[in-house]
Amino acid sequence: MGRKFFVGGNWKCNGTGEEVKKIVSTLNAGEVPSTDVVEVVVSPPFVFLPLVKNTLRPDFHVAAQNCWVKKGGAFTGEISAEMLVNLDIPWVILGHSERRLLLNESNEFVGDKVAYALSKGLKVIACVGETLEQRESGSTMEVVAAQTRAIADKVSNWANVVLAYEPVWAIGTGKVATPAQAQEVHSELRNWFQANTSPEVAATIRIIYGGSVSGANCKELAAKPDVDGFLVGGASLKVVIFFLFLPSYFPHGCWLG
Ligand SMILES: O=C(CO)COP(=O)(O)O
Repeated sequence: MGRKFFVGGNWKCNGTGEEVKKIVSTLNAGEVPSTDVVEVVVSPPFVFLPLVKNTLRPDFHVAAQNCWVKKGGAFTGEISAEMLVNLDIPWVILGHSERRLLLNESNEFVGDKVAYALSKGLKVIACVGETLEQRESGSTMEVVAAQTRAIADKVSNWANVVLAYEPVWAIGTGKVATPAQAQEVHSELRNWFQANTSPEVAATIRIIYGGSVSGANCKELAAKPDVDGFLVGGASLKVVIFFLFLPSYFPHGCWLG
């Protein structure tokens, strides 16, 4: 079985209640292909999770943007995996570079979070990616492998994980990775899974790309054999553009049967 194309919209820390309602109603009105060929997940800020969950079309799913590393308790400001499960939220994004870099989340901490969220039944979009400095010094693969290794140290079942390769230098900058650059890292990550987990994990894990994806560049990126979808930031708030990512599955051929 092939890897189902995955399109995630990460709304980050954006939106008012009114704006969110508008986005949801536009998403609900759009025509999309069957869930057999594409999986669509949108990730609003925590406070809008119930609203989105209760009003979004049933063929799209919802992700939280983070959750606490273990069971809830005296952790002011945090949201636990249990709470997300209680709200029936199926997905969570963990290890986004904005949290790694701005909030000092270490590789180990992210690994612990992924393991805990999975143990509670959540599905995880786990993010990895190098900074510009790391790319320029030639350590891209070393960095993303260490980030992935820290998850692999705690996780053996990857069935509910989507790995998002998001080069930091491409996030919100308009500087998208070229399709060749994305394919190179995705294919090396797949080789990493082959060497460090199992051939089955390597063949089935979805590795999606994020970083300045737009309607103009998504088709070429999606045509690469190891690009299994996108995690879209800014453009996911412009719903008309978000829909452009869905037919970008064409190049894989599966769309057309
Ligand atoms: O961080 C991202 C998705 O998680 C990408 O953001 P942009 O699409 O705005 O560059």
